[in-house]
Parts: sequence; structure tokens; C-alpha cells
Amino acid sequence: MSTTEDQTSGGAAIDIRGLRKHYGPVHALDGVELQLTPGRIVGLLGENGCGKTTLLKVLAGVVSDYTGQVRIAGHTPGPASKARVSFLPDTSFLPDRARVRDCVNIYRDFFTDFDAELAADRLAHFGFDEGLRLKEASKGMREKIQIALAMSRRAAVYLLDEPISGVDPAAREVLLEAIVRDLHPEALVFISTHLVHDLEPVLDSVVFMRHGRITLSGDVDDLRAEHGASLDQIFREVHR
Ligand SMILES: Nc1ncnc2c1ncn2[C@@H]1O[C@H](COP(=O)(O)OP(=O)(O)OP(=O)(O)O)[C@@H](O)[C@H]1O
Repeated sequence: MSTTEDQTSGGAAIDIRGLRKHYGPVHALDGVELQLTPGRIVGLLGENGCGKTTLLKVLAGVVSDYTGQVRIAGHTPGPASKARVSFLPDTSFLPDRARVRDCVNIYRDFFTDFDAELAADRLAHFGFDEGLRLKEASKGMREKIQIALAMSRRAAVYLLDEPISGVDPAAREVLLEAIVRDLHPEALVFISTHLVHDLEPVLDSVVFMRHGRITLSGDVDDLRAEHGASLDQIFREVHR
């Protein structure tokens, strides 16, 4: 690792300049500019197909055929950043046959920053038996298991793609509480969601996207004060 690689971009946990990514004729990301500082919980909001998942995949190092400059946790996305970035994709990635305890072992084997004790604690808190097989779990239960695992890495940045979409409204609050519990004060959490209303209480900042571009970003309290409205209302206003 070079010294340059190890430096953060002027203190930003995420620093993106002129990011473009297309799938054939579709411009999924069309000139994204974004700087996010550590120690924040940031919501990524936008309508279907605006590029949220593509943006998170670029940051996670899963999609690499993009143009522009991207830095995350002091690195360009790749093996070094992956060791410091916990990515929770919007699809299930753990094997169906695995039991909860196998999933803990998979994470322990893959990630040196994984805290197995914390994961066991979180899974027990959600009421999971470690012998439960994933194929016997509902969509919402799998989401909870995956969140417990992803948030039990001692990462610098957490990228969560629609983490609570399959969970019933009553359980969302508990899950959100689990996401923010025991977070390192310098950690950045970047969460994509349609559920603005549910996430609003835990967000420090917000990033709105449309057609592959950032349309608005800022501190939630500042935006609410400036617009005299909730995030949900501001989102509708900006994207009218
Ligand atoms: N693998 C792919 N091949 C072709 N087009 C793709 C692919 N992945 C995404 N796209 C297109 O890129 C655009 C952005 O998609 P993306 O999944 O990033 O949006 P999103 O904001 O996450 O949407 P949603 O909220 O529905 O999950 C869309 O037009 C989508 O159809």
C-alpha cells in the first residue's frame, strides 16, 4: 500500500468526482460529484432506476468499468478498500443451505475486521437460533441476519442497499436501532432507501439522486429548517 493510497481525500470518507457509468445506451451514473465526511449516517434517496445501486456497487468495488475519480476510506475501490468497507447488497448473497452459525463463520473467514461476538449478540437480540437454516427464514428474517453480520464488521464505511425494504413497519425501528447501535463515532453509514419516512429519524445527512446525478445533498436539520418541511416533502418538491 503506498502512502498516497493510505491518505483520505482531504478528510472525506467518500470522494467522488465526475463519475460516469453506462450500461450500453443507459447512463446509470451521469457525472456524480459527492463528498461525505466520516461519522455520519447518510441516506441515499431517489426513484427507481436513478442509479443508487450502481453508485453503491462502484463504491463497493463490485462495478469497476466506470470513468471519473472515486475514493473510499482512503483508497480507490479495490481489495484495499474492501477490507475497510462493509457492503450489504440488495440481494441475498449467503447460501440457502447455510445455518446462521455457518454465516457467522463465513464472515469470520472473509473479513479480518469481523467481530463474531458482536454478531452473536446481535443475532440473539433479534431472536435467531444459530441452528436456523437460511432457506427456512423469511425475506425479512434474512435481511435481519445480513444486517447483523454486515454491521458486525469494524469497518470505516458501511454501504447498505435498501436494508429494511422486506421488513414489516413495526420491526423497522428495531432494525434501524441495531444498525446505529455500537457504531464507531468515525464510521460513515451510507444507506439507499425508498423508505424516507422510516429512515428520517436516524439520518444526519441526505443525498437525493435523479437520472444518474445528485440533485441535492446536505445536513438533514439544515434542509428541514431551510425548506420548513420534512425530508419526504423536500424530496417531492425537488423531484416534482
Ligand atoms: N446490469 C445491468 N444491465 C443493464 N442495465 C442496468 C444494469 N443495472 C442497472 N441498469 C440500469 O441502470 C439504471 C440504474 O439502475 P440502478 O439499479 O442503479 O437504479 P436504482 O436507483 O438502484 O433503482 P431501484 O430503486 O429500482 O433499485 C437503470 O436504468 C437500470 O435499468
